[in-house]
This record gives sequence, C-alpha cells and structure tokens, in this order.
Amino acid sequence: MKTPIIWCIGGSDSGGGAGIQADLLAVRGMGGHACSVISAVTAQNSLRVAHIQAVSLESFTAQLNCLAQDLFPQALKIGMLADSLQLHCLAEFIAWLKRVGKPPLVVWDPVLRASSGAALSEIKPGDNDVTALLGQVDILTPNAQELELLTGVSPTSPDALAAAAQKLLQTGCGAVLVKGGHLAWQAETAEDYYFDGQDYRRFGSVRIDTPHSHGSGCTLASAMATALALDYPVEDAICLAKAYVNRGLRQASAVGEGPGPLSHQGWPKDVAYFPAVIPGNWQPPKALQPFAEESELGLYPIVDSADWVERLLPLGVNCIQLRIKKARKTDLEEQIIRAIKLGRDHEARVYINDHWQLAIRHGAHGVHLGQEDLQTADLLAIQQAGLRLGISTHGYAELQLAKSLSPSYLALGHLFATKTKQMPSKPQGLTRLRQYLILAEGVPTVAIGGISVERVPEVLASGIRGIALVSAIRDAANPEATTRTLLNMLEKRHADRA
Ligand SMILES: Cc1ncc(COP(=O)(O)OP(=O)(O)O)c(N)n1
Ligand SMILES: Cc1nc(C(=O)O)sc1CCOP(=O)(O)O
Ligand SMILES: [Mg+2]
Repeated sequence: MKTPIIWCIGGSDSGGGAGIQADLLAVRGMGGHACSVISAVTAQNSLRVAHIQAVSLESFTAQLNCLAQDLFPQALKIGMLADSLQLHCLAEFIAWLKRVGKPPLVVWDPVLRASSGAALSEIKPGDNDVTALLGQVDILTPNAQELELLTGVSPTSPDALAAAAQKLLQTGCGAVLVKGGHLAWQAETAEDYYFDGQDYRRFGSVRIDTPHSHGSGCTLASAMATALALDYPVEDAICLAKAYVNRGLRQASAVGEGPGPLSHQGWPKDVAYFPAVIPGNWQPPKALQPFAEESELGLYPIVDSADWVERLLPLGVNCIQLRIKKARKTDLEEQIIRAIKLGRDHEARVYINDHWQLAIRHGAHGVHLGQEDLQTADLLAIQQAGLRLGISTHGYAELQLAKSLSPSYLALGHLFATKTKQMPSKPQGLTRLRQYLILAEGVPTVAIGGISVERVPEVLASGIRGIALVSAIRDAANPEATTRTLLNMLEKRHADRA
C-alpha cells in the first residue's frame, strides 16, 4: 500500500509536545506521511502558554489550497482552530475536497483548552460554523470538558455521555469518541466511549499514572486518522491509537520543568497496551469461566453435511466444523447427531457452527460462534456444559473482545478474498495476520478465508497453527487427494517445528 497522506490542521506548539508537532510524530510513527496546515502559532513551554497568534485567513487557505494541488489527503486530522473564520473556511474546504476527489476521512479533536487550562480558541460552541464543521467530520474526539462545551450536557454519567453524543450525531458528525480520562466515575481504568448512532462500545485501559501526558489528545486523534487512512475500520483504528498512546504514556518523561510530552515509539505491537473492548449494551455473564482448553487445530475443514464429515474423518482429519446454513429442523438435528457420533467413532473433534443448543444437547466437542452470535448465545450454558468455544474475529477490536471471553480458540479472518461467504469486512492479508497473532497470546488460532492449497505454505509461515478451509476441499477435483495433501503439509510443518 502506498504511504497514505494525512493533513494535520492545527496549532503549532513551540514546546514540541502537542499540537502540530505531536501530530507529525504520531502520523510518522504510524506509517503515514504528514502534511501540516498551521492555524495558529502558540508560544508555549512545559509550564505555560505565553502567546497565541492566529494565522491570517489568507495563509490558512493558501496552505490548504497548495496541498490540495499536489498532496491530496486520505485523512485529515483537525486540532485547534483559532476562530470562526477558520472553522467556516475549513468546513467549506472539506466539502469541496469531498466533491473533487476520494473523500478523505476526517478526525476532529476539538481542542478548546490546553492541558494547562489556558483557553486556546475563541470558538463559541453551538455557533453555525461549529455545526457546519461537525457535519463534515467522521469522528470527533472530545474529552469530557470539550463535550460539555460543545453540547451543554454535563457528563455526569454514561447516559449523559450518550445524550450528548446524540446531539453531536444530529449535526451530521459520523461518530463520537468521548475520552474518559477525566470522568469523575472512572478510577482504575480509563475508558473511552464510542457512539455512532448504532454501535456503542467502550475501550478501556489501565490508567497510566503520569504527569507527562502533554499531547496525548492530539496524538490519539492523529494516530487514529493514520490508521483510518491505512484502511483500518474505525474500531480497529481506535484500538491502535489507544495502544500507541498507552505506550507513549508509559515511556514518557519530563523534558522541561513542567509536565513532559508523551513519547512516540512507532507502530504499536505489544499486547499490554491494547485496550479492552467492551460492548456498551451487552455484558458477558459475570460467572463466566474460561472455556475448555483446545490444542492446536491443524487442518480444520468446514463442511455443510454429515456426509462430508463421513468422507473426511477416515482420511485422518481430526478437527472439523459442521456449518449448516439451510436445513429443515429435523434434518438439522439428525445431521448434527450423526456428525457428533462420527467424531466419537474417529476420535476427532467436531465443532458445530451457530446451533449451540443442539451442540450442547448432543454433546459436541465444541461450538463456533461469530461476533454477532455472542450477544444472543447462552455462553454460560456452553461453558458449563464443558464444550469448547471458537470465536470469529476480523481485526483488533473483535480480537480484543473475543479474548476477554477466554475462548478455546480464535479464528482470524478473512485472510484473502472469498466467494464462500459475503463478508462485511475487508480481507486482512498476511501482514495483519502476523500482528493479530501477537495479540492472540497463547490462545490457539486458526486462519480462514480464501485459503487455497497453493497459499497454505505462506499462511503457515506466519506462525499460525490452524487452517480452516471450505472451498479448497469442497470444490477440489479430488477432495480426498486434496485433503491428504493438506494433511501432509500441516504434518510436515509440525515435524519441522519439533
Ligand atoms: C473457523 C471459523 N472461522 C470463522 C467462521 C465464521 O463464523 P461466523 O462468523 O459465525 O459466520 P458463519 O460461519 O456462521 O457464516 C467459521 N464458521 N469458522
Ligand atoms: C465461513 C467463513 N467465515 C469467514 C470469516 O472470516 O469469518 S471466511 C469464511 C469462508 C471461508 O471459505 P473459503 O475457505 O471457501 O474461502
Ligand atoms: Mg455463525
């Protein structure tokens, strides 16, 4: 992928910790190319803001126009804007950018005050120019104080946050991530609240107690804008940006006499810094214990009938999934009973997709569920019946949510384009697969989606131990021969590792 271009529109911080200076470091750290549009020059050090001078509208628009002629952006990160004229001009300019090229993703961190408390902007919340800019924004990242200034709603509870976010969404703003760092009801954890009108989630991290957090808001929004420009979905961009900031906070130190800036350490990989992802409207059962352990999955064919189970298990397949999408109720149950019995006869592990009640009733080895099934299935019943649980994931946020349930295995998909299922997500590819494997942390994993026999070696080279396939076996000219080839490939890998 070509290095994405991100425009950072905001104020210069002469102290080097926040504003445009932080934005440039964060965008570079996340693998983007950063351009800058300076809205104001501030004279600051680590102790105080001494002077603020807005740039002229002529200079502001000249920067925008010049960049549009050559360095067209994939994303914009907006920070401090000095006055209503700049807001007005920027709202119109973004509308124009969206008309003349591929619409860039727009993240606005509405900086109204410096962390020292000094007012940075003359913007009056609620004025038409604020509303016009909000209408062009994909994600707004206010802290509690900025949320109150923008909406007049006092952030006294999660419900109040939702009400305030709703007001902002009504302006046409796509989504709101409220940074919870200073919310009164949070103590041990720092949770951010994400609202987009349909989805409500919390992203929680252990609070990192440091005075050296200057620039963390700018950095979060810039890292997020870069991840969006790299084509990560918003929930994954939030995970990455939070991991970037958490690591920066952990390694921050003083530079001057006052609070220091957070540190910039590049692409986040360490699992310790990634947030917990908590669905806002759903809580897993409190009594839920880890699911029964699973060993390496190896070759994991996914089939749609007991006949296929009967065909593959005698070849030496010892882990298989029955995935029946259309069947009459009686037939479905019969197929499940037969598949489970075949599993017992061949000492193979049979997972049942979706139909967890039938899987429990007939004593399957395990159940495979998708993310959307997690809220409706009785997870406690599955776990207490001793069944294993495999969960589908398609990126950082789903992975973090799935991990919090301590499943027996994690499926990482879809790796390549697939014709078997219409996917709402994009193919992840091998680079992302390697990143997710670091996060999976000891939980068995299986890759799925578009994996052909030819691609198995490169998939195995990522370090993954399980490979799930549908069409590579189902549509093979000789499914038995293909299954034997695949078993040999996995067996050889196993022997090479030993
Ligand atoms: C190993 C494995 N990974 C992913 C899936 C997909 O499961 P889900 O998201 O529940 O979608 P459907 O299979 O129900 O369409 C899977 N079945 N197995
Ligand atoms: C059923 C399914 N789930 C996926 C996921 O990513 O969750 S991909 C997929 C289809 C896998 O089929 P094939 O091997 O033919 O590409
Ligand atoms: Mg399913």
